[in-house]
Parts: sequence; structure tokens; C-alpha cells
Amino acid sequence: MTVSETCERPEWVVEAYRHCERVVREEARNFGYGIRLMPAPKRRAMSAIYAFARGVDDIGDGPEPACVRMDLLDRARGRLETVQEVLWRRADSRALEGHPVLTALADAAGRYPIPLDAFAELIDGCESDVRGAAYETFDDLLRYCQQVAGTVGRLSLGVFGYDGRQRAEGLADSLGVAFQLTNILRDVREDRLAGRVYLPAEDLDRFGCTLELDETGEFVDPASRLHDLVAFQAERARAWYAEGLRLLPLLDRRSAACTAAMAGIYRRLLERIAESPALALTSRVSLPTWQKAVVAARALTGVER
Ligand SMILES: CC(C)=CCC/C(C)=C/CC/C(C)=C/COP(=O)(O)OP(=O)(O)O
Repeated sequence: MTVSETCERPEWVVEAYRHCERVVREEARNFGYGIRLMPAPKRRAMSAIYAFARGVDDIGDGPEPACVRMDLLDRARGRLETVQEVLWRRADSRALEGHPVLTALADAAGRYPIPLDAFAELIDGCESDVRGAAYETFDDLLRYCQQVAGTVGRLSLGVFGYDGRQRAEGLADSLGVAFQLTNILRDVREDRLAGRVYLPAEDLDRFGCTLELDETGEFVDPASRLHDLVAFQAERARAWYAEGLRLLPLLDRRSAACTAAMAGIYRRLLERIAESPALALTSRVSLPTWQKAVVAARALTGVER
């Protein structure tokens, strides 16, 4: 960070961004590779978005009883409203004191047109998780994916800047859906162990699967049916990547690099799952660090598209 950049912001704001960048370093094992490709001011803003979204997501997935998590999500909604009040100058910025993520988010939203309302949709999605929502159809699942990941795409777009507003928003939403579908396939077993099933009932029926677990935590469905189900969902996710990646030409070079790195890493994760469904159904598939670094380098040099 240059001296002039440091001087532009009060020390507590600089420290707040440092906190968010730490969250990205420690938690964003995939998306962090993309965020780090942004120029410093936009990287800080993306880190603030990530840190707030991470906090909301962690509440949704947390170990506390459902009523406690609902209460915490409600508080997150209240905090989001406080950020908006501060931005609209209806509340004093001291209301954000002691909350580095909110402080950074308010600063970022003062600099870039970040559609903060999208966070309220993300919170809605996490609330439906806590309520133990099940998805009957693929369209139902899509709505959830748009709530919890399409929103993050639209929030990121506020930092990126873009040509063609409506088209860009739709494409960012699609890319978010692609990521979430990948995430769901990667975490089928982990989610099931936590009592959550995201795959639509209509698809489970189509492949004759129940996702029931035996006493050792293994799926009781025949492996071949589960593998066909994974292959079917992977093919769907590919179509969402193809659609969402049409966003790249609407972005500047660094924002396109950031998006291409995120998509490159998550798309390779999807292909790993599709190649080895047995592995994905028994463990958490990930990419080696070196491969993620290669994808990020390719994205920065414009090779990854
Ligand atoms: C235009 C644009 C940039 C669109 C992308 C939007 C985006 C980054 C959506 C994130 C959705 C998602 C699968 C989050 C999981 O995060 P996680 O931190 O839990 O992921 P991990 O478990 O793989 O590390």
C-alpha cells in the first residue's frame, strides 16, 4: 500500500480492510486466487464483500441450534441496514465502531456502486438453509443458488465496473449459479452428514437415489446410480459456466482476470468431480495449490478464458 493510499483513509478503516484481507487469506482457499489479482483498492473492496458474505454463510452453516442461527442472521440483516444508514448519512459512522467488516464494507460501498441490498437476499438464502429447505425441482434449486451465489456475483460486479448493465448482471448471476452447483456437488456427502440435501428431489427420483447414509456414513444407493446423478448435474453446471463466462468481455482486464481465475479453479474442480464421482462421494475434492496458482497466472496473462 502506498503512503498516499494510507493517508486517504483513517487508520481504523485501513485496519478494517486488513482484517478483511486476512479473512480472504485464511478462508478463501479458491476464490482468494481471483481476488488477489485485482488492483489494491478493488482488492480491498472485494475482500470486504467476501468477509461479510463469509460471516453470513458461516452463521447459516454453524453448529448452533436453528433458533440461535436465525437470530444471528437477523442481527446480520440489522448490521447491513446500519451500513446503509451510515452511507445515506442517516446514522453516524460511529455506529460501525468495533465492526471491522462493516467498517470496510461501508467504505467500499462509498467508493464503488456495490448493490448492498443483494446481501439481504443472501441472508434470505441462508435463512432457508437454517429452516432446512428441500428442493423439489431444479428451478427451486436455481432460485436458492441465485440467492446465495448469484448475489455475490452481482455484488462483485459493483466493484469490477462493466459495460451493459442488465446483461452483465444476468451473466454474473449465472456464474454464481455455476459456482454454487459445483459447490453442492463437491459437498454432497458433507452436507448430507449435516442433514442437508440440495440436489432436487425430481433428480434423485429420476436416478433412483435417496442419499440415505448407512451407520458408517456411506451412501446406501448403488454407486452407479449416484455416479450417473453426479454426471447429470455436472453437465448442467457446465452449461451455467458457458453462459456466465460470457461476462468476461464486458469487464476490464483485471476484473476479467479475477473472474477467469475464480471460474478456472472452480471449473477444474467440477471436472475432477465429474472424472471421479466415487472420490467426490467419499471425500472433499480439492485442487493442489500449484494448480490454482497456475490457473491464476494464466488468468492474469489472459490465457484463461
Ligand atoms: C462475477 C463473479 C465474480 C461471480 C462469482 C460470485 C461468487 C464468488 C460466488 C461464490 C459462490 C460460492 C460457491 C461460495 C462458496 O464459497 P467458499 O469460500 O465456501 O468456497 P470454498 O469452500 O470452495 O473455499
